[in-house]
Amino acid sequence: MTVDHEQLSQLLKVYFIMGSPNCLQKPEEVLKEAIAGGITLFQFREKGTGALKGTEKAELGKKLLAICRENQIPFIVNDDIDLALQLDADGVHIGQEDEPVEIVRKKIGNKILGVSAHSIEEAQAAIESGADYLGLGPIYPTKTKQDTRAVQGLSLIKDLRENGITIPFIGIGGINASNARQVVKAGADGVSVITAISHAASVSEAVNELKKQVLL
Ligand SMILES: Cc1ncc(COP(=O)(O)OP(=O)(O)O)c(N)n1
Ligand SMILES: Cc1nc(C(=O)O)sc1CCOP(=O)(O)O
Ligand SMILES: [Mg+2]
Repeated sequence: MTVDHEQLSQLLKVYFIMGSPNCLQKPEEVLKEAIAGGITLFQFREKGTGALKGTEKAELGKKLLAICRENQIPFIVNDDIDLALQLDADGVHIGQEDEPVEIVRKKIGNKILGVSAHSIEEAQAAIESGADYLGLGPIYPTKTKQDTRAVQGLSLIKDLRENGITIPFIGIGGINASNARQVVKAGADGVSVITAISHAASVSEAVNELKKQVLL
């Protein structure tokens, strides 16, 4: 899947990330409701306490991919490059502790490649090595991921734009409908969200509310 900056910027508006440990109901149902609410991109992140492994993980990925395909929502796999290739996903997301960006780029060809960055230096290195978009976080405190870097607030987002970085990027970590607008106003193309969507009483309404906030 080849996408230019403008298409990617649109795909990143409401980027839902989820795996079975994040769900209060069946992941397939959560994803369907999130799509009905208007998510623009989905990442399968099967990680954390109770996460599925091996064949069970691949089977769930296959089901979630099928739902995304039926609804024309691009499907990104977190960390697991082999699974992304096996499923023929639309892209992968990797962090600073995962495989090096150049190697992943060679493995996945022109699939979408997202890379986490926590400083201007990491952002520039990721771009030079072939990233299509960046994930910046944690913007706010989060309980979903234990091993995050320090909370960034909006400063990194502003710094990147002020330093001429034009690649699309999202903010991640503790983002919900009450703070999403300021993330986009600071310069992010969109927001990546786990809990504020997956734990919502109404998943589709939560997405809808986020979407209103990010479409300035
Ligand atoms: C869109 C997006 N941004 C950041 C991350 C975090 O990636 P990483 O730092 O590799 O941490 P894990 O998610 O692998 O625990 C992400 N997954 N997606
Ligand atoms: C997966 C992830 N990565 C982060 C980072 O800072 O890179 S924060 C995070 C968890 C985001 O979950 P929630 O929306 O529930 O706060
Ligand atoms: Mg990772």
